[in-house]
Amino acid sequence: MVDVSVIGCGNMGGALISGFARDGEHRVTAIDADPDALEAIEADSTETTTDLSAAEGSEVVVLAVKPDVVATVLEDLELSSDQTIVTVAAGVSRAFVADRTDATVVRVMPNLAAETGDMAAAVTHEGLSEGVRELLETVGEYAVVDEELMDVSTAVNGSGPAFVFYLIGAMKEAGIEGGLEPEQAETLAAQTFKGAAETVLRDERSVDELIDAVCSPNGTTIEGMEVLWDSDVEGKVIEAVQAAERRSAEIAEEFDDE
Ligand SMILES: NC(=O)C1=CN([C@@H]2O[C@H](COP(=O)(O)OP(=O)(O)OC[C@H]3O[C@@H](n4cnc5c(N)ncnc54)[C@H](O)[C@@H]3O)[C@@H](O)[C@H]2O)C=CC1
Ligand SMILES: O=C(O)[C@@H]1CCC=N1
Repeated sequence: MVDVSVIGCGNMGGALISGFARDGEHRVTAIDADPDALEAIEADSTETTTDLSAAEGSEVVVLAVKPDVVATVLEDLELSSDQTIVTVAAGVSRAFVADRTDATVVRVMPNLAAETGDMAAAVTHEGLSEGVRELLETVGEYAVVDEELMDVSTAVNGSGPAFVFYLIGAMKEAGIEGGLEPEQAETLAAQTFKGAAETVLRDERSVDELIDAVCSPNGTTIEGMEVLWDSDVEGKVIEAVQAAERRSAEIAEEFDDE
């Protein structure tokens, strides 16, 4: 059991709170300046409050406000050295947070799939405590990385769900154009992404070998793969990830104290 407070219960903080509630093991205090945000996650929280000082008793404090609000919240937050702050703000360095608190700081790049226990997260070596590991394990999988890899991680697994939603949307659209009902097309497209992702995670074959396994000689899949291989879809996906990575680095420069 971890006693955790989450400050900022919007899209990301709310998803983490729902994820932490999944096994019913943790004590979760939800803190937000907006009572509507608190109402939305009340059922998954042990306690909800607008009072920042409620975080002062928690072993782990997750700071899930927008990057430009981080400094203001830290100014009003009195934490001690035996507490750990998890900062999830894109582009905000560990040092920026550590300069403004007595707590140990660990930087995590989470994603929205925390809500279903399927989060992919990157976490810095520095500041990673047992309590934080336990929380991350409750909501998905994580990779421990050097902080210099946080910009690329922000793009791949932080922003990544949006890129995947876009691709699911394209597959759904093709289904609708072929005559499926929108709801059928969405289920078939989304479940196909879910199943394909599970296969990549669990099967020992490489991505290319798995593509081969779907392509029957002279069959249907190879016709579609030829279209993809002849296009620049792979290049565009890489460009999208790199654009998000660049923006993360730009935000980091804005928050550079030195
Ligand atoms: N949305 C996403 O998929 C991801 C977001 N992040 C990071 O998570 C952080 C939050 O992003 P979102 O959840 O998307 O934003 P959001 O706008 O949905 O939520 C932010 C919440 O913070 C609250 N808040 C603002 N000022 C506050 C204050 N002074 N005290 C207490 N609460 C306050 C707001 O009322 C709001 O509920 C950002 O720093 C972002 O970089 C990281 C990974 C993924
Ligand atoms: O778009 C953003 O800035 C945040 C960080 C990663 C995902 N959403």
